[in-house]
Amino acid sequence: MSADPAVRREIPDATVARLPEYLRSLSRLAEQGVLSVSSEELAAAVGVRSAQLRKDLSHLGSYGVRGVGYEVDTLALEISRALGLTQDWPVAIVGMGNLGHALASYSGFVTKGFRIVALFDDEPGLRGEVVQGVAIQPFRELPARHALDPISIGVIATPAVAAQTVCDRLVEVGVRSILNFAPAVLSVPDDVDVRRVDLSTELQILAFHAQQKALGALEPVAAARGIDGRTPSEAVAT
Ligand SMILES: NC(=O)c1ccc[n+]([C@@H]2O[C@H](COP(=O)([O-])OP(=O)(O)OC[C@H]3O[C@@H](n4cnc5c(N)ncnc54)[C@H](O)[C@@H]3O)[C@@H](O)[C@H]2O)c1
Repeated sequence: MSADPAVRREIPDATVARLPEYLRSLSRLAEQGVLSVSSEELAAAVGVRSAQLRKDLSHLGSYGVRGVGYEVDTLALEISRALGLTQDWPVAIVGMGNLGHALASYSGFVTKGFRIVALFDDEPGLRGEVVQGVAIQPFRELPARHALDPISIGVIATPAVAAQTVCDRLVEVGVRSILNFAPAVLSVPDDVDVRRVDLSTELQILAFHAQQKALGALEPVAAARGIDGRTPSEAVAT
């Protein structure tokens, strides 16, 4: 059931998006001392169908053992390898305002293989401030900082107006993966990956589902109303 880490695999984006969920559940099981897990149990923990889970894991070359399921540690390692988490990813954050500070202060990234190595902000008042052991530098220091310890992932947490310029500078020095929090659509060369995080979009999607649920709850009443808009009991009462 083991996968060759050296093989470059074509994994569908939807599967890649579910792999961190599988990994999170496997880490929880490992913490509880669980050694093996069936596809049904793991699927239930993540909230997907077991057929979906088996199909996702088959993309990693991981098929489990009939009657035993998957070894928790082995599967966690395979997923970590597929996601590139068995290597260290140096991260730089540009824009050390409210969001930048919150991201830089979060210690959980390190355990997942993301090491924050550089913090940049052009505000003179922030220069030299140390967050989790890393000093904030002016953004013009990027090329020198990158030459010293190459940055793999650039996180943009500046206002939208500055985002494209910041992105261009990151790309110029050779950063090929960008996580953009600014509400701006960035244009990048084909070999650069940009992921945009937008809490407003997520909230809007939640609002849509909440509204759908509320409308669904009203439907039986609406359906029971006649063309005069009254329910049968209201009609009888008059
Ligand atoms: N994606 C989300 O869900 C989400 C949530 C909150 C905020 N945001 C966005 O994240 C960004 C930051 O939000 P915030 O509340 O931390 O803002 P903020 O104003 O507190 O911080 C922005 C920081 O960027 C710095 N900055 C501006 N231009 C710069 C440049 N060219 N180079 C280096 N540093 C520069 C500023 O000095 C400031 O410290 C905004 O674009 C905001 O809209 C996104």
